[in-house]
Amino acid sequence: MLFPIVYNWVIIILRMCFTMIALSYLPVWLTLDYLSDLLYFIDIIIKLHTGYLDQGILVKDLTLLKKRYLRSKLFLGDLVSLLPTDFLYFVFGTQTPLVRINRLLRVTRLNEALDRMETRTSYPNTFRITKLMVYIFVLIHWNACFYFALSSYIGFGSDVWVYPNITDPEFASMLRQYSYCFWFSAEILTTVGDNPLAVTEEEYLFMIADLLIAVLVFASVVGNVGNVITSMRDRDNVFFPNHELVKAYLRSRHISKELRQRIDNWYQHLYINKKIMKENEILQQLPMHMRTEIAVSVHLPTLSKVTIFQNCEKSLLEELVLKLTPQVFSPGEYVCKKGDVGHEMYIIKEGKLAVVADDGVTEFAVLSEGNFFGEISILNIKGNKSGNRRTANIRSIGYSDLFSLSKEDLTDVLSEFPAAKRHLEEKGRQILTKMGMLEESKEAEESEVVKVETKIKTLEKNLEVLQTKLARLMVELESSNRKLQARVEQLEREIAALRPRLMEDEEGERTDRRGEGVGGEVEWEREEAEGEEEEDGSSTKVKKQGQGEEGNDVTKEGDGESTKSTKDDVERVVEGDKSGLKDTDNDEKKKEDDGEKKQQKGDDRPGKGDGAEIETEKEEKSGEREHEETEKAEED
Ligand SMILES: Nc1ncnc2c1ncn2[C@@H]1O[C@@H]2COP(=O)(O)O[C@H]2[C@H]1O
Repeated sequence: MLFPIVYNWVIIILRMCFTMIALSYLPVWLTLDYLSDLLYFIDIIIKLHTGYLDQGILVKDLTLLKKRYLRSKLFLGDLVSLLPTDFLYFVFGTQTPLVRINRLLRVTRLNEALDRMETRTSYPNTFRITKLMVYIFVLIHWNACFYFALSSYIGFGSDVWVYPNITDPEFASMLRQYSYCFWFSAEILTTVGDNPLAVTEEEYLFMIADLLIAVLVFASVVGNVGNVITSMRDRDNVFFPNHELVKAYLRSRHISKELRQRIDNWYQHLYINKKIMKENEILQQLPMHMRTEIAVSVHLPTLSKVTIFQNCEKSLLEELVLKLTPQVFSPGEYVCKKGDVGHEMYIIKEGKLAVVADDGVTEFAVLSEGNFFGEISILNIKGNKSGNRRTANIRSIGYSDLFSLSKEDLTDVLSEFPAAKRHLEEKGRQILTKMGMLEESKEAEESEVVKVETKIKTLEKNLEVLQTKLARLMVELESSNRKLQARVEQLEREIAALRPRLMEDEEGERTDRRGEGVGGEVEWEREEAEGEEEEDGSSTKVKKQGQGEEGNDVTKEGDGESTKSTKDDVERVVEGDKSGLKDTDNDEKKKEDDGEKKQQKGDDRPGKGDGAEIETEKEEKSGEREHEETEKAEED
């Protein structure tokens, strides 16, 4: 397509301005015109039969191809550019090539053809420079044509600026006409030489326009040609993998032609279809919110087709899109092979992939846009016999655009999406069950282990609560111990103080009785003996009472002994909780343990029973204290 387009862009304007050239070579031009028209037509036929990629697969069905092409804007341009406007020659004459101006509309196809060539060539820089030179040539050529036309309009040789008089034999030849105009045009547009001075207004206008063009377009393009090439290469290197580098490497390593061809095709596919691989790297240069916004607008339509992410919150999807890495696979290429260690899962953006047997031909399933795969080996599904290994071969049928999501990123995301995790695991389990690769007993065993682990965790939590309560109780017990000891000591002192007074009273009574006679003496002696007995008894009684009181205290309020026993009890309670299995010989202990167990079972709040016991003790203690005070008051 290059030839007819360039031909029309160069020759139509030439024939329009250089009438002599147009008329002198009319048969040549007409032949070339219709040859170019034929090529235009052939191009339409070729375009009509050119397949296109639908989900990465080449569509070759003629009716589909026709439908697609005839409905496209491209067809409209192609059609208009091939309208038989030549019939207007009958109206205006063959010296008016302007009627063929519509042929210039094919320029879009020129760009496409040049892009294709650029991906094919081994010397892209040379190609780019040549392309630039061609553009510059066309620009100067058009300018030269306009200059000649303007000179003709003003009058050849009418001043120093216009083309000299063509009747002058020196400037009469067609070659001289064209080369002079081209030189003049190049001189102005490159601003290299001394620009010829304009004389008329039209000439000035022409010069101004040319200088503007030169300053704005040409001068900047030529001045920065190196930068343009470098930036083009830089851009491509950022957008696409560095093809030239890879090519040079493949050449130096003498890689097989077949493999090189595959790599070239893959690269061409990326380049032509603008499949940008390093999106994340490019977006890295933008602020986070913009990056997220762009990634969302580009990838969200794909993600929303994936069932597991359909009901997810937007914020989490936004997080996810930044973690996706685009990947492109060529027809027949394996995405993963059975037995490989899985490091990532894939989401299909476009294209079709097959789950194939080891022979690479037998297809078990076909996955398409919106499906995902590769999750089984990275999910740690319980009972999965293949562990972290791929369970199947996945082969790309046509070109496939995938998003890969690494194991780490997936784990991160799934920790936020329990529902999605369940869904993924469920799908994986179904596939594994179908393949007979799910060990159910192991799965059950593992779930049992999980249950026990959960129980242990709950017990540990309860134990922690109990320990805190115990610590609090111990503090309370110690303080009440101290108080009780002080109280017992006080009571002993009071009893010791009371004893001499009692003795004195008894002595007095005895003296009174002796004074009443012998019989009385005998009586007295008996009474004395009784008294002594009584005294002993009373002292014993006092002692017993003291002991009794002490005993009561011991039992009810608790001295050192009782504290010890209470401590022991509490310790036993905790001990029982801790081990939960220790046997107790003592019946009482058993009862206590039973009581405790009941409390633990009956009461959700651990340690509540202990608290209740202490509460009862406290109540008893206060009751005791009241009782003692009443007794003391009576004695006084
Ligand atoms: N029968 C199947 N149908 C659909 N997908 C499958 C089938 N068998 C395996 N896969 C997918 O292929 C993937 C291969 O790698 P994984 O084992 O990680 O995860 C696997 C599944 O996601």
